[in-house]
Amino acid sequence: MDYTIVVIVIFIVALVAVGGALLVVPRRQVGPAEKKPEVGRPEGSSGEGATAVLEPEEAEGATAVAEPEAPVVEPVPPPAPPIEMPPPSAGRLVRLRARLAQSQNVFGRSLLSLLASDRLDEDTWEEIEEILITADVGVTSATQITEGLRTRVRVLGTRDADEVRKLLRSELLAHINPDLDRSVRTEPHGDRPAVVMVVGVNGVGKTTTAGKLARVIVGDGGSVVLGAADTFRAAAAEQLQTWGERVGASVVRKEEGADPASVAFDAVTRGIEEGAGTVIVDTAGRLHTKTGLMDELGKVKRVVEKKSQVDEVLLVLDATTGQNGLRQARVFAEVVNVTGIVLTKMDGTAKGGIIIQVQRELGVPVKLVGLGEGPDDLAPFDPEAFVDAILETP
Ligand SMILES: Nc1nc2c(ncn2[C@@H]2O[C@H](COP(=O)(O)OP(=O)(O)OP(=O)(O)O)[C@@H](O)[C@H]2O)c(=O)[nH]1
Repeated sequence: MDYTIVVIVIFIVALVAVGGALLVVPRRQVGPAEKKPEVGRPEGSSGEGATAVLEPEEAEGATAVAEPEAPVVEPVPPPAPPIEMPPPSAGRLVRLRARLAQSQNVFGRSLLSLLASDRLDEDTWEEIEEILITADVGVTSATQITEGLRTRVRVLGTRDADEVRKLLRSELLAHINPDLDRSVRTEPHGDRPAVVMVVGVNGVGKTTTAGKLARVIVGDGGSVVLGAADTFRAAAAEQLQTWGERVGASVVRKEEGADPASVAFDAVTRGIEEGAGTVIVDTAGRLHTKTGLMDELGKVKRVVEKKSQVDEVLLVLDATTGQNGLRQARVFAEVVNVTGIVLTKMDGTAKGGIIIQVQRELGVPVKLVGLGEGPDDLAPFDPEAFVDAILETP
């Protein structure tokens, strides 16, 4: 009897054990497979699509419970573009002389051919004056140059082509004034960088000039930080960033509409931290009101001066805009102490005489000229090379 009870108990226990095992094993196999699709699901995939794609994996997952998860592959950032080493600034105008001669030569040639004419009568002198005015020399300077030539031709008593060329050369040169200090002050003061503010109306080539100037300085062995204080147009900061990256210069920028003065301040701070020699600050040049412009540029200057000193305020002018450009230049000169002028797009106009007029009107030297859209088409202005290009015989 006892023996029978023991056998029955053993049988029941065995039955329960076999049944339990059959129920538990399939459940364990499903567990990890349920989790796996979660890891592998591509972000943003729709629920339906994901299920359809991942179903076969689920089945696979069920048999490969112990398989290690695939390692997460970090995206490899694209390699940084190589840093360029621009050519030094010395002799750039000579290198770009052909371009200058091409755009300005018409003006020089017309003057030379008139001066070589058989009869130098009143009409011829008037024509000479007209040509000078058309080349944007300005009425006062045009009259003075004509009178100067007239007197010297009379005194000399000859009109040999070479002599006449020399006379014209010295007359033009005297009006461009080769003795003006045209150096751009970019040397640091101890541990403080030099600060160059670039001002001017939008579209004249201001941002391009800031970028090209950074290349000039780097090409001459210096180091630069660029401040994108033209926060009015987001593309200007983008543009400056590209210029900076090409020569390995840091670019300080903020969101569109940010306070330009705070960008300038941060740029100078960065310049000090990095031990940079020069900080170039590109500013916005909206001319809606003179007071607005004065407030904005004045504030940028004041804020910069908390950290360092402003060494240059370069006014950028588009040489092709003639009298209109000159009017804008006067407004800038009234609101900020301009220390130098950059004439851009000299490759696109025969009116190179603007150099004489703008210097005369503003009493500030032209320090740099833009002669093309290429990155190294900005040159220190050299009066002699300029006049020689005008008078070059093709
Ligand atoms: N041909 C020629 N084009 C130039 C020269 N300098 C600048 N440019 C072009 O002029 C255009 C305007 O230049 P930007 O530098 O964007 O002008 P900006 O004054 O900064 O204008 P904002 O960024 O709107 O303030 C660009 O297409 C430049 O490539 C130059 O010396 N010659």
